Amino acid sequence: MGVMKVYGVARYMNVARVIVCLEEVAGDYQVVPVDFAFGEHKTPAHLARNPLGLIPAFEDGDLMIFESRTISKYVLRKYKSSDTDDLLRENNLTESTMVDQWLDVEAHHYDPIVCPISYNAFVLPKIGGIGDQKLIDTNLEKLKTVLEVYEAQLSKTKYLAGDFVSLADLSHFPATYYFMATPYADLFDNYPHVKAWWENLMTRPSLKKAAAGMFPKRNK
Ligand SMILES: N[C@@H](CCC(=O)N[C@@H](CSO)C(=O)NCC(=O)O)C(=O)O
Repeated sequence: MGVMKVYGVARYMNVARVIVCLEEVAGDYQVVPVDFAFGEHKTPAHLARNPLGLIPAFEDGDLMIFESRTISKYVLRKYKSSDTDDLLRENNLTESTMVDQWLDVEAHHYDPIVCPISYNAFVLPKIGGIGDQKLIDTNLEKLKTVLEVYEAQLSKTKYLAGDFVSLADLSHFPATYYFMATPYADLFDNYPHVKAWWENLMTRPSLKKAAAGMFPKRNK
C-alpha cells in the first residue's frame, strides 16, 4: 500500500474532514500543499485532480478522487479493520441509511450555514480579512432552527444516526471546531444534548490530531 496523498492544506475545513477519517483508520498519508490562498487550486495540475478547482483532492494508487465526504467514505471503506470503529455501518441497512440521512443533513443543512459563520467570524479575521457581519447574523438565526432539530434527535440517541458513532457525526468536525472559536460558541449552551455530543466527539484522538493542523484558536 503506497502513501495516500491529500492535496490541500490541513487547516481548511473540507481537507480537515478527510484527515479525520485518515486518522480514524491510521492511514499512511501525506498532505501535499495546494493552497487556494495563492490560487494553486486553479492551476492545470490541480484541475486535473479536481475539475471543480477546489481542495481537497485525494490520490490512492491509480485512484484520483475529489469531494471530501466521498473521499472520507472511500477511506473508511477501504481501510476499516477490527481495530477501527465501523463508521459507515454498511452491514446493517437501517443503520447505514441513518448514517446517509444525517450525513446529508450535515452536508445540505448544517455545513452551508455553519461554514460561512466560521469562515467570516474566525478564519477571515485570522488571515487579515474582515467578516461579513450581516451574513453571520443571518446564518446564526438559521442555525438556531437546525440546532433545535439536532437537540431533539440527540435527546433520543447518543449520536445522530443512532447509539453508535458514525461518519455523520465526524463530518461535523471542521465547521464546528472553528465555530467554537468564534464569539458565538456559547449558542450551543442553549442545546445541552448537542453540546454534550460535541464535547464527547472532541475526545476522539482523530479529531484532536486534525485540530492540531488547523488554525490555532488563540494567537499563541
Ligand atoms: N464540497 C466540497 C467543497 C470543497 C471546498 O469548498 N473547498 C474549499 C477549501 S476547503 O473548505 C476551496 O477549495 N475553496 C476555494 C474556492 O472556493 O475557490 C468538498 O467537500 O470537498
